[in-house]
Amino acid sequence: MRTRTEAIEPEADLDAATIRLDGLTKHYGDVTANDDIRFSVEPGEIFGYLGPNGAGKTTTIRLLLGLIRPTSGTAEVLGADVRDRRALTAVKANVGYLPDELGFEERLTGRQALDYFARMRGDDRRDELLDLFDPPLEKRIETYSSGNRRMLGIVQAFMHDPDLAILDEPTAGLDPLKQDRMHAFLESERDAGKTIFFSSHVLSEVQRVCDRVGIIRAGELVALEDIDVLLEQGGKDVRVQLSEPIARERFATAEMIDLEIVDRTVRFTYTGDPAALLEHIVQFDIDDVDIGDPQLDDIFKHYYGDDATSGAE
Ligand SMILES: Nc1ncnc2c1ncn2[C@@H]1O[C@H](COP(=O)(O)OP(=O)(O)OP(=O)(O)O)[C@@H](O)[C@H]1O
Repeated sequence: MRTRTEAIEPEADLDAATIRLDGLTKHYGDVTANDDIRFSVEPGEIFGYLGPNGAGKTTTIRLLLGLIRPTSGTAEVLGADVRDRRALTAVKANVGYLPDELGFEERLTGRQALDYFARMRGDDRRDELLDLFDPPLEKRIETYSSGNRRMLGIVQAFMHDPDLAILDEPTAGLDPLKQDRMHAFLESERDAGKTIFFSSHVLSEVQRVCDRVGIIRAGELVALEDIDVLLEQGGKDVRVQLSEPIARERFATAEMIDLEIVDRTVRFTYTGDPAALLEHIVQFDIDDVDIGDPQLDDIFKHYYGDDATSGAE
């Protein structure tokens, strides 16, 4: 059911960001859940919003959907100011939303719930989605497992074929096969020109599917980068196998982080000039060298320090 959306699109600025956060701030009493957050999500990208539990991800998403009001600052979604209820309601016909807690009417069957959403927004892609994600449609939602709830939520979020999907921890509760299926689905949506904003505390999925990532900690945006750049800035993971054991003082340089020496094996993250690293290494009697990209969770630790464990799954 695209009629309402089509009525809006001619007025939309095609160059505009799909989502723009402009000093978005939300206080809950003494807690600053979102603190002056600013960034944009561009059309046709998968943007990962990453942070450990309680960092403020759900708060941002609820602000974007107009479910709560900002304390100060604002955001735009598909050109509508989130403080403008009428404008936001109009564009939401073209937004898919997967909440962290799915507020389905528990006594309905899955099919009845989808019928309800179909009457409001359309369901052109229902069958295609049910081939990928297959909750037991004839059962009451109150009997669903968390994975089945999430699958019903995914079908609901995408079946009206929105241009923008805002997803709160979309793979939580899904088994590994369905998680892979969801990642592939998100990539195919992006390739078809759709925009995806999703929150996660699972680093590996953000690394796998996102084009850009925003990292939030205690309500503040602490990083905003292309995934590739973030991985590059994280230095290189280096493992050197020496022909005999070596003293740490002889091998270490200032550019080596988290240096570990176990017997003849030396491991570290290298943040300096690669030529200098090679020059340094060849001074020693080497059996093997392995230089690779760091994992996002190592980079994440740089932002979170000891808190990283709560987000590093
Ligand atoms: N309605 C509320 N009233 C009071 N405090 C709240 C409320 N909602 C969230 N908070 C607080 O705001 C902070 C951010 O919470 P939020 O749910 O946005 O984090 P999150 O990153 O989504 O975490 P999770 O991954 O656990 O869902 C937390 O300290 C939380 O306790």
